[in-house]
Amino acid sequence: MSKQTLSFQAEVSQLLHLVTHSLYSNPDIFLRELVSNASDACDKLRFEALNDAALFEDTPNLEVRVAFDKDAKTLTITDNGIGMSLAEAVEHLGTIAKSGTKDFMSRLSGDQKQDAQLIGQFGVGFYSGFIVADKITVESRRAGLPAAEGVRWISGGSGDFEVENIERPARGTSVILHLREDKSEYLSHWKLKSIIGKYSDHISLPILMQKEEWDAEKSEYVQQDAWAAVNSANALWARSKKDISDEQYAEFYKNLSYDQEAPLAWSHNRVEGSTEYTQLLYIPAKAPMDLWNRDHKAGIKLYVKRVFIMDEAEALMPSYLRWVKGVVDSADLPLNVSRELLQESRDVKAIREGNTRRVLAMLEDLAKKDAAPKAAEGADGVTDVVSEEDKAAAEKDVGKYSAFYAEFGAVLKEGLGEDFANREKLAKLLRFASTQSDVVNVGLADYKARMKEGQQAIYYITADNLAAAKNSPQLEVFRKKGIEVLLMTDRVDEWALSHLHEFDGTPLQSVAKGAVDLGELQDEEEKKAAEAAAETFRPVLERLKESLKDKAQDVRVTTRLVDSPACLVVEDHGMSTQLARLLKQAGQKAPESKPILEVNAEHPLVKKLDASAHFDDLAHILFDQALLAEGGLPEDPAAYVKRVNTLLV
Ligand SMILES: Nc1ncnc2c1ncn2[C@@H]1O[C@H](COP(=O)(O)OP(=O)(O)OP(=O)(O)O)[C@@H](O)[C@H]1O
Repeated sequence: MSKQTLSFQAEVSQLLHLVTHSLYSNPDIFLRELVSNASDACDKLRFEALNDAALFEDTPNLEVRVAFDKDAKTLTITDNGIGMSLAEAVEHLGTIAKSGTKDFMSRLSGDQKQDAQLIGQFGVGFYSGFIVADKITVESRRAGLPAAEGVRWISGGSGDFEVENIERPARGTSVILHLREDKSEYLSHWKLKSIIGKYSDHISLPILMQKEEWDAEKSEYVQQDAWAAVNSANALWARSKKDISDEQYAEFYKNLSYDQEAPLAWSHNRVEGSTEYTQLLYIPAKAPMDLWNRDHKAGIKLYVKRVFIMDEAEALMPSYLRWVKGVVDSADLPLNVSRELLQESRDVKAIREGNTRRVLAMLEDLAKKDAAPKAAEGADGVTDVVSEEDKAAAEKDVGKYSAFYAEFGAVLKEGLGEDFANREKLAKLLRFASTQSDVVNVGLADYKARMKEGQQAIYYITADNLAAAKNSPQLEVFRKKGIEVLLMTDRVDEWALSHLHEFDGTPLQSVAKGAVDLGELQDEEEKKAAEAAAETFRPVLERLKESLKDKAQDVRVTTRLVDSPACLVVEDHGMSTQLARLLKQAGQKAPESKPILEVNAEHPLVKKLDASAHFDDLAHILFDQALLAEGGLPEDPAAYVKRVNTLLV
């Protein structure tokens, strides 16, 4: 086919514009991206060759070569991997196939630092070459195609690119960067070698560069014909823990995740037993932007005996841990394992359980170290001597769990409904705000330890936000009696809690459901007074029920209120009004159930009811105000306003 000029997809042009306007504060990463693409291409070839060994042609040894030419000012990254056909070059280098690109673009704020981080997370991949090059030539031939079906792709990184067929005997791809004037620093063996050492050391293929030797006559280093590997070509996870530094672990994570921030924690283990595998799992510090996207892919790469099998192996991690990044290398799975097969394999099930256990153990450990350690003081007033090292080790992890929870807490809660076997462990990892803490740091165990004598339930309330939860009238009696109530403001809380009925033998009880029964916390006198009030109040209750029969399922006297005249509650197993509201907002059907109106017989407004000439108006106002107080809206706001105004004038 003769030469063709084609336009980039609009998103690519936009991305290129960002890249060339040097959003990257660290230009070196272009090499990491291109070497990683080269290595991916070799992995793909190895994978396809499992079914068709002929694809290896006569060069089964996969490798990446990095070469530079000082005179031509070019830097070339060559691999003998899968290569691209002309159509593939047009598609892969002219469009961005990844879903969510548009969404991603719309999130760029114009703030360089913030955008650089987002872009880093997204991964500009191939296009990062334009950070250092003003023109890129790609020459490639797909494995299995004849030499005459090679392709050359050329672009200056703006608007369009050219493609044509070329004769190319060698399988694989060469990416030739024509370096910008001010980027000639990359024409240096030492520089390139050090970047590869930093970012690409773990790549499991040899990355080769031409050797250099000192030429005394010319008094400069001269390139030799011989090539030598400049990386250790050793899969990091396959090395022994003691040979890997924290920096190397962190660097590997960045390669894996495109996250520029260091991970919060990691765990690296060789698991032996009936299923043998190596796991290297990372907990990121920041949630990815597509965490809530249902299609968010799992972050686990699967290898079988160091041969890359697949990205995003979702069968290896339950969905509520989809944000964990890492590598699993199995010794037992067949190399040609497919996604379908993965779902059914017993080994995979064992690996998934092992991964889950490991992640939960990491979280438990972080949770334990979250608060700053206090020096233990014995009964005799003697304080333990803590070594500086121990102190530093303990302090290193302070606050990490809170940081983790702020990012991933809500998604972790999905596990309550998803992972029955680990429900107890998950329950221990939950954190909430409470009437004693505005900060989300109260665990169920902390709560239990602080329970009042005679208290028989863990009390909680769900609301749209912290202010609404804190000011809810339902809390009044609990406040008065000094009973802590957990304040839950995540959208998933209501659903998650429906899967957790008790913690460590103590039931969880919503303060907005059912009648309050504080059990032993209420003294006999209070109970008697309440019963008496209910008795004398009965005729008024009947009138209220009649007035509100379209709105309330029942009207009853309550002891849960102190300062407010009324509140709404639902039956013990009913859906809370808050959840019903959320469902309606989301356009879903919520069961039409009427709430129960509870009134405070001690409140002046309620006392006034019986003798009032405006009984009916007051009844409706009581109901609507109770709805307002919990963040809802009266069904007919105009009627509410009119009623209030009638009373005001
Ligand atoms: N050296 C190469 N050999 C074969 N195909 C390549 C090579 N480099 C890039 N490609 C193709 O071009 C596509 C786009 O590459 P790019 O680096 O932009 O994104 P990616 O690798 O898919 O994603 P990311 O870099 O974010 O992982 C790749 O998916 C691959 O199909």
